[in-house]
Amino acid sequence: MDAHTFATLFLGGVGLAVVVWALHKLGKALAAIAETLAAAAVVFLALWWVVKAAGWLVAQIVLHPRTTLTVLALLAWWRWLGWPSLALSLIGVTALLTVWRVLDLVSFDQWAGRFLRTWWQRWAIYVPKLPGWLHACGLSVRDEAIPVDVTVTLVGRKKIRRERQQAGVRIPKVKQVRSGPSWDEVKLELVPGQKPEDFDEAARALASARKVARCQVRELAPNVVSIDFQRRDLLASPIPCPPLSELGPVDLRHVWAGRTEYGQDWRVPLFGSGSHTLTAGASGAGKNSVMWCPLVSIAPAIRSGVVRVSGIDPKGMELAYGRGIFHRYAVTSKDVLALLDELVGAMDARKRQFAGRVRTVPISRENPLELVEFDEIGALTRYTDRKTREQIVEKVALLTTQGRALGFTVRGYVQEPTKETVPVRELFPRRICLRVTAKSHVGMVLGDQAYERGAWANRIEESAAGVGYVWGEGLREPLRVRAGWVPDETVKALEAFVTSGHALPLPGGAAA
Ligand SMILES: Nc1ncnc2c1ncn2[C@@H]1O[C@H](COP(=O)(O)OP(=O)(O)OP(=O)(O)O)[C@@H](O)[C@H]1O
Repeated sequence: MDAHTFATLFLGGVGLAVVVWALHKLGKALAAIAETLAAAAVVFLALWWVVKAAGWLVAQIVLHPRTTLTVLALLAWWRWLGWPSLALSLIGVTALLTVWRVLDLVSFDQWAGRFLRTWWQRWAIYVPKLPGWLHACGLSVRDEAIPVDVTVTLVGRKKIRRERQQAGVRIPKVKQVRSGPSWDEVKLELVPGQKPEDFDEAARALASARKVARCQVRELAPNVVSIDFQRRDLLASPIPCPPLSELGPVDLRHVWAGRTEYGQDWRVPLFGSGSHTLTAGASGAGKNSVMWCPLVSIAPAIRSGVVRVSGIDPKGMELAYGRGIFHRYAVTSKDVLALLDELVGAMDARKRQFAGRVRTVPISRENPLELVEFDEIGALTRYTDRKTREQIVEKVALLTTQGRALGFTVRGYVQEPTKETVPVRELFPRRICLRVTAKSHVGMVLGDQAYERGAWANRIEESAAGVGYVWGEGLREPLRVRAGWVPDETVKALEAFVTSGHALPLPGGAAA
């Protein structure tokens, strides 16, 4: 090896050593940087998760304070005091609540039961399941982003390819759940693109999804609805009419007529605003209990002469059973016409007496409330000769349009609520729809949209006589009610009571 070759090799070796050393140093520096970055990333990620978890916890505490704080308290108890004491305490509380429930269901439900039920229904049913039901019932809003490619092949056949991209689905949020003894109320916030009417239309499907007989939708705000599910039917058994001996003072504007589906008293006005009432229901639907029950409730006022009842009974059977209760009574169309003529004459006389002196006639023994109970009104307004029919319709129209302030009230009952049967239908401001045979009858009685809003009167079972719906006159949603059941003996007792002779002193609220 000559000197030149040696020098080249030597310099090459030194250069290589320098490169290797430099690379080694660079590698070490890069490894140190990567290590620092990785450590920083881990710390940052951990911090991020901690902040996120803390944020979630704060949000839960703010949104669901009771549930979150209870769970946290239970976890803390478990952690600091151990699980045996926690388990024993829980068993003790459960036993106490059970005893309380058995001893006094009403106070238990008022102070504890409804909160526990609301909590359970919310977390076990509505929060996990309602979004799925809403979606299945078409109550979600999709961001449709499904492009369709159409290619024509050589043989002329179209090939359609759909590429399903992330189609976003927005579902209304559960804002609040309230659980009463028979109904659950679930408040929802609508998503843009929805309207409360969409929920009305889906009410039946939602009832099926929740496996309940009834579901009703109430509009609380333009973008908030309450979907109410009926868990228990409080009207499943007959509601007894209170015995005559237990009747209190009579208020003719709020007369007890039965119960509502919320377990409250159902009261109807027999005098004043909204007193003219038309009740529709198929044969056996319970129209007679709608008639008899308020009469039982105002028995003291009938007996003292503050209320005078006139009975129109084309069948000659139902009202005849309590004939003594009625001051006037008619069966044939001729007698009916005479009865109505007399009433219109009395109304005109009262008008002359009070015109310009008062706006509403004060009800008293001298000027009693004239209450007309018109059974099977269709029998006389449709199935008689034209002349008599027109005269009857005219008299009823006079009484319903002018009678309110003068103390004349008409209550009509009909099986078939068509316009031909009851030409004066619109003159009755208050309508009650008992079981009817066709869905279309519901709208005819209660008005458009009544069925969609939950008045499913065509689906009332035959066994539920006296059950029906009322709507309008201060009611935002159709209300299901059951008239108090008046057995034959009570009708006879009422007759004996009002015809017993001596007039009672005027009850406190009788005179309006
Ligand atoms: N409020 C009620 N609670 C429980 N059962 C009732 C009630 N009302 C009526 N019923 C039962 O339903 C039966 C039929 O009732 P009701 O005679 O009042 O029917 P309706 O509608 O007047 O029929 P129709 O038009 O044929 O006279 C009654 O004999 C009674 O057994």
